Amino acid sequence: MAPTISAKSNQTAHTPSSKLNQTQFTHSKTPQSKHRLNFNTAKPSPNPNITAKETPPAEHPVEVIGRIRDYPDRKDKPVSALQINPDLQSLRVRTEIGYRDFSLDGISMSEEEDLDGFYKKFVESRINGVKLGAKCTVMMYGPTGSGKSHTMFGCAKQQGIVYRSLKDILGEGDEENVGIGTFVQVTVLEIYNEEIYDLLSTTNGGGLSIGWSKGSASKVRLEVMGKKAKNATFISGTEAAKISKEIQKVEKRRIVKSTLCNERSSRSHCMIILDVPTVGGRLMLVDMAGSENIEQAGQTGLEAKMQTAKINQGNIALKRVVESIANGDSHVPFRDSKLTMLLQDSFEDDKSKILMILCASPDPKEMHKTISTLEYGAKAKCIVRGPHTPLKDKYGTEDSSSAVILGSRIAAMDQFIFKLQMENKKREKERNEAHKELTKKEEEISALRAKLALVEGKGMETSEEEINLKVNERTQMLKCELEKKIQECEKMANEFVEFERRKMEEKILQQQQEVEMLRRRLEEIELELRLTRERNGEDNGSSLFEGSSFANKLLEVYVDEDPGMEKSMDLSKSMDLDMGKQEPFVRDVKYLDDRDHKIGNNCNLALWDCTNGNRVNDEDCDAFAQTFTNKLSLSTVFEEGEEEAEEDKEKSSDAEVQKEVIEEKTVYSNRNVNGSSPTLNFNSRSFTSSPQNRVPTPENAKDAASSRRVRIQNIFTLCGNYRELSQQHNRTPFPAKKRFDGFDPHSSPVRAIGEDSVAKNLANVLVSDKAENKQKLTDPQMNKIQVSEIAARSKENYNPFEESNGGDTVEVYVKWEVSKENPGKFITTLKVVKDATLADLRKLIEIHLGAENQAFTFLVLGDPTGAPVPREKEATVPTTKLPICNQLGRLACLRPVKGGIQGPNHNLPLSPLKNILNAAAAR
Ligand SMILES: Nc1ncnc2c1ncn2[C@@H]1O[C@H](COP(=O)(O)OP(=O)(O)OP(=O)(O)O)[C@@H](O)[C@H]1O
Repeated sequence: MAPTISAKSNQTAHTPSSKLNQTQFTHSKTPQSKHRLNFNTAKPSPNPNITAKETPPAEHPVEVIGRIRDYPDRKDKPVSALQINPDLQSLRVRTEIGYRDFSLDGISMSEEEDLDGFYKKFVESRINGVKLGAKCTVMMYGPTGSGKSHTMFGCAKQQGIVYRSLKDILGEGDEENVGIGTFVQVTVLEIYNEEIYDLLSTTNGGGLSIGWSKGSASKVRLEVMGKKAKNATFISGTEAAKISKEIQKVEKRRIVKSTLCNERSSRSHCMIILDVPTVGGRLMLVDMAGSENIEQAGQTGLEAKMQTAKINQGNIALKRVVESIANGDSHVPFRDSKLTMLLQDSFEDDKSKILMILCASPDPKEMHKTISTLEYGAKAKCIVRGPHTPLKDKYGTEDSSSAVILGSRIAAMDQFIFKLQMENKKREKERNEAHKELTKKEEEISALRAKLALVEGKGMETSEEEINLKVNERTQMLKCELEKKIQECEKMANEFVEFERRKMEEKILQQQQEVEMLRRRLEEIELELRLTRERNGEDNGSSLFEGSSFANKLLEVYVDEDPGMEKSMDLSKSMDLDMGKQEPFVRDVKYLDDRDHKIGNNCNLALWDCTNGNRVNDEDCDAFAQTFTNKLSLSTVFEEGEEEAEEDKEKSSDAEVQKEVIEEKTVYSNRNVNGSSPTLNFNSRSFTSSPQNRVPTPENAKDAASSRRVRIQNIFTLCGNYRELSQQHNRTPFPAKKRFDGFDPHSSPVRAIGEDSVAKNLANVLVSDKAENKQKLTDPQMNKIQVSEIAARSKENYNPFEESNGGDTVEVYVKWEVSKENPGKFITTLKVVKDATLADLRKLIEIHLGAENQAFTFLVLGDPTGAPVPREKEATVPTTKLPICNQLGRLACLRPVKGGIQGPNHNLPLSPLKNILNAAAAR
């Protein structure tokens, strides 16, 4: 429905030209006014209840407000040509020829009223209507530089209508004042050169580039579909600040250009469409380009003039629309421009109000533009909406316009709902995508964690495997090395054992040879004795050994001795006796053993094979006896009765001799022991060393037998000692070895006198010889000792007792101190001059110790404390200070120094008395 103009005199703007037609005011001002007059004719109301008098007055859809700008920056402000009348609704424009009043809906002087006051006074009520669903169009009209953009957008100090409206609709921005449920959609369009551009669109697709615009980018051009721009972008929201910020951005995108009238003249129309879909309200804010003509704008050139012409096309079209509506034309040229096309609803919609703000300058120089603007506004103000305007809402009548409005509202609501649904779907989709993404990330994290755990597990396993592998390798290597060393040790042990075995075998062989040699020698001696005896007769004992050098020597040894006196002889000397005369007599020497029997004169004897140590049975013995009927076979049979020896210590020395002395026995060719055999019977005790007892007689048979036995015992002792000394470390099956395991003066004091003296003498000689070979003594004292010792040894049948008693030398028995670990091993027997000191004796002992080189100290055993002799005092202590041992000898008891060869665990001596070698007994 086309709006109509209500011809009301009081609403007519008093323009200078209007004065002339004042009388015709109630009539049409335009040629087409007659038609509109019909509009003002009252129509019969469809509602019979409504009379003509009750017909509502015509409504002015366009409200015109004058805004007169200020020039605050100017120092010499021009005298204003404008004056507000006292009614505050008419403005008088003074000229040189008179004045002209223009009646408006309101006038605001910028000098007196700032933007805030202006907004609250003329705009705020309209905005409140929009919040309730009204439609309002606020358009700025006026020449360039008159303050249109300033009023619409404001400045740095003050906000314009756009931003204040947003605040009023949506709230101030704080949560309490945010419009509850208020939701706006904002579209910003620019109409330039009769083209519509979407200032909110940031895409370049489909847009045209305005190359000459300052800082402008390509903009999206829109087509008009109906009364709206097609596919226009809009921003929506509930926060005024955000939307205002976006609008500020696009505001700068407007095309501006400097003109004579304005340094930053807007060359386009800007239209901000703010919809409130929830209530169907709409606010259209239109900042129009300057309405000046081309000449006034100072544009030169065809292009500039064409541009200015096109800019004005919108203004001109809008002016025509207003005039057409005001004139009541049947055709309103809305489609003459894009601007009027978009503003068509604002004029045609009954619910739409138009607030036209006429911006003007008070400068008299701008007077003609000001008057032109006021005339334009006066015409717009004359537009009235006739009584035919649908009043359905007011009167409940059906009207197509109301249906259209409702339809548009429903469409808007549907669009809004659809938009909400789309946004909801979009957010739902985003939420689902976010959820999927979250799930995916969680799965990735789980996979990564599992992978990490697996890697860690593998790492641990790998490390354990590596460790086990290394341990195994190391173990194998150590095992190989150990096996290698074991093999080497076994090889060395085998070699050592083999070497020792060979050495032992050699020694055994040597020993056997020596034993055999001795046996042969003894057999020769016995044979010689027997032959001599047979040759010289039984009654001449002195001539018994004549013809035999060995026998003679024996006689020399034992002659002039008391019966029972044991003698020793140098084995080396005895070995030298008749060695060249020896001849084999008995190849296989049988040893008799009475181990199976107690010692006795009539004990049964057993034969032992010396080659293998096995006992020969009785038959073999008989055979042996038969084979060697007339031959003598000697055997030394030993038996240690230690328990008996302990008991015998309390008995006489003779009884001890019976218990411990080496038993010599004769072997008869047969088992007849009654003396009828022609063979020598040692058990007959008929052999004596005494000349008077040499011939066994019944009277002295006992003494002679004893003496004889002792002599033979000494002979065997010589042999045994020699054998023992030569086989000291050899294993032998002979029981005799056991008898001479070391020197033990405590075990047999009596026998030790004879045995030990010989053995020591022999050992002394051997050791001294050995020492002589090892080291030549240069010390005079040592030479003296050596000379005396050698001289003593040079004597045949050396008798240490005689030497000790009457010679210049002293025989010293050297032994280790008795302790728990050390039984008191005998070392040697040395002979030194009587004036020799312990220092001299030490040198001999150290030479004797040889490789052992065991450090020692002398013990003065006579001292109850058994204190050792300090080393530095040894040179002052004579050897004669040593305790007497074995009647005439001296005992040198040595205490090993700790850590020596006697062992680190060497303890103190048990008792000084235990270290005295037969001292008490000898004394
Ligand atoms: N009321 C006012 N008070 C102070 N300064 C103002 C006022 N109105 C306008 N101005 C200033 O005048 C200059 C021109 O104003 P503005 O750009 O708003 O004019 P316009 O009508 O929009 O011009 P155009 O049509 O060329 O865009 C601006 O610098 C603006 O700040």
